[in-house]
Amino acid sequence: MLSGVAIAYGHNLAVCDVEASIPPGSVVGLIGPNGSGKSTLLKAIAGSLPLREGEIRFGERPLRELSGRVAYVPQREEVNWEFPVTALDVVMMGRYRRLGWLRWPGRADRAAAEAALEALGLGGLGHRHISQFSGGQQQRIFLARAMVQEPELVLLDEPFTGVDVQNRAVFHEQIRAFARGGVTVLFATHDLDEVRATTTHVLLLNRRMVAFGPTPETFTPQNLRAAFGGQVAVFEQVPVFERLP
Ligand SMILES: Nc1ncnc2c1ncn2[C@@H]1O[C@H](COP(=O)(O)OP(=O)(O)OP(=O)(O)O)[C@@H](O)[C@H]1O
Repeated sequence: MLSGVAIAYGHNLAVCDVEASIPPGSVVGLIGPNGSGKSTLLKAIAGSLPLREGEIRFGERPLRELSGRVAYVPQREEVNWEFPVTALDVVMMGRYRRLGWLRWPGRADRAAAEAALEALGLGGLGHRHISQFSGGQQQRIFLARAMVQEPELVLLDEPFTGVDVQNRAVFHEQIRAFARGGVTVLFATHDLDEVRATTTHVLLLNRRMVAFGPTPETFTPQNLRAAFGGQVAVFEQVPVFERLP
């Protein structure tokens, strides 16, 4: 799926040598230190950054043929929460992407958006402005946007950051639901416990790909050390972030 992928900002190569064949329905944890290129790789897969080298395919199809079916949930900091839209408006954006911007969504689309909010515990709150929700609820609104897009591929950039136990459970359940439905999920995270609990595969990154493969074989102390250098300590096979300066 990802072959020889490299991505640059101007002359600065941010990510290179990414080679990963990701089976449909996998849940892939994207792991690496700050600035290792996780967000950059997700944005390139989402189609918002060009590749410097390589190719991304989804099965037999080039990724561009899939564009309406790739759902992307950005990092919280990348969203302007003061933008004048309601929760329902945000969720409907997923529907526009699915339909293509030139088709006006109908009653069924609105019902799907309301159902997604309801399923994530936000039923009846669609009319509220997005700034009126807590951080965890805002994350759920974006998850609802991804759901209504009926995606084949879901990209989540640090979905668990600053999210409480209840919201985490909602995300876990939805990630599992995507995977059960054959939808592939990639998420960037700093939380190694989440990786152990949630993923089928891991992709370790430190500007170049360090390793990719099924979690049991690949989420190893050796690979974590290779990705994080001195920032991760491994105690009795359990990796722990140290965040050394
Ligand atoms: N818009 C941009 N223009 C130029 N360089 C950028 C841009 N965005 C990111 N970079 C650089 O690309 C590299 C990878 O950044 P990226 O945000 O992808 O890392 P990350 O692994 O997601 O980091 P974090 O864990 O801190 O979110 C960094 O060196 C960063 O400074």
